[in-house]
Amino acid sequence: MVRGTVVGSHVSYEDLQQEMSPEYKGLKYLAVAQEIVGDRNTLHINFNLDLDFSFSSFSSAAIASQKLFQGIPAFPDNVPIAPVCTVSLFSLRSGDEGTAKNLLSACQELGFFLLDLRGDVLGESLIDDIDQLFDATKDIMSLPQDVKKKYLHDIPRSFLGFKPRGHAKTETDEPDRFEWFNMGQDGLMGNTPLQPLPPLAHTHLPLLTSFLKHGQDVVATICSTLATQLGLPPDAFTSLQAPTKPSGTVIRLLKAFSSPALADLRTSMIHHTDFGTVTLLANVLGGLQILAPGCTPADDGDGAWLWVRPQPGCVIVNLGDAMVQWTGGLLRSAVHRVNHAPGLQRFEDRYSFALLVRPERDAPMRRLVGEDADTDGEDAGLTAWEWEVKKHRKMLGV
Ligand SMILES: O=C(O)CCC(=O)C(=O)O
Ligand SMILES: [Fe+2]
Repeated sequence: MVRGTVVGSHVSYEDLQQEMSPEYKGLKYLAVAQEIVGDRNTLHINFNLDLDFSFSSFSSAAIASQKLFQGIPAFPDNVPIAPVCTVSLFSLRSGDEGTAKNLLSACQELGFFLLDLRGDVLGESLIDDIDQLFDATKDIMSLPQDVKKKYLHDIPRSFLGFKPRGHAKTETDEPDRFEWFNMGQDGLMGNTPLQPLPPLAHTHLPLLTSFLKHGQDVVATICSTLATQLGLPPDAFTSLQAPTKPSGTVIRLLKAFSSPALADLRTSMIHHTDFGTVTLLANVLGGLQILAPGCTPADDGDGAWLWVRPQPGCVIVNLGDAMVQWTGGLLRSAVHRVNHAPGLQRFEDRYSFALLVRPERDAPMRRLVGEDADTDGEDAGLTAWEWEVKKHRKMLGV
């Protein structure tokens, strides 16, 4: 599989060479690509039908990701859009200082940003996982209700497993309009026995683990950059969320139901903040909204709830409350919700999935920066797990 960055019909040799590093395999295809175009400086790939066919054994992940956006109703142009900035993973991983500063501002001001994965070895691997996981998410979330209900979550003992539609309420006290399936990192990483999963999910375990590992590497990049920007040791956050330590970290598959009737033109998932450290979210249809800074959830006027426009090749990243707590409020976790999809997109069921990274179960929740380092707020004495249970119960109203 070629993991080159494809922009229009051009692939630069440098991009391919980087993507072909042995660590991410595919080295053998470099020779194939060179033979085809015979040019070490720029690879010209015309994606006409013939070439598409001959390249089909190593089609680019970036293109496949664009494909996810084809054949769906367009995101409308007449809805208020959140001012979410785009941060390049490649620049971040190259240690670019300007990008690191932009990341910090995004995490201080909105708490949300788009992470452009294209052109980066790790990012392209994640795009590849995401493309495949989209299909897997649709398949798993389309299993019959009686199958999914065999894996019901067991709150507050465990938040893993299936949450049926209507289990929680929206802000109008009506039943929610989404389902989720939470799969714990601990089972996938072998920290604990694997949770019960439908046989279909078992067939996707290598894919889920790949997404988890690549996603965790991306989250580690974000966290170490933020720590450095805040004057902390680079591992200040990552040392409290090692993927090999027990935690509440989950991969969450989501299905928000289509909204064909006027009565359905309402929220699917109630407003909330995520309570972990960092969330990576992959979606194609709109529906996600961020509450504008300074507004309250009940504000319904223009400009209070801002839509996030999904972009090919990017994941939506948001910080959770643990980062706010650890930094004494220097960083921001924004209130967000899933509304009905906008425009004609509302006629489609909306699938999304996320990696929600949480601190290790026993991590302290006291702040790591600031003067009152040991005595900050009523939550400072809690472990991450105690803190999480409290937040989860509040969100689901159980
Ligand atoms: O599906 C989405 O767009 C967002 C889901 C979300 O906010 C969550 O699961 O916490
Ligand atoms: Fe969320």
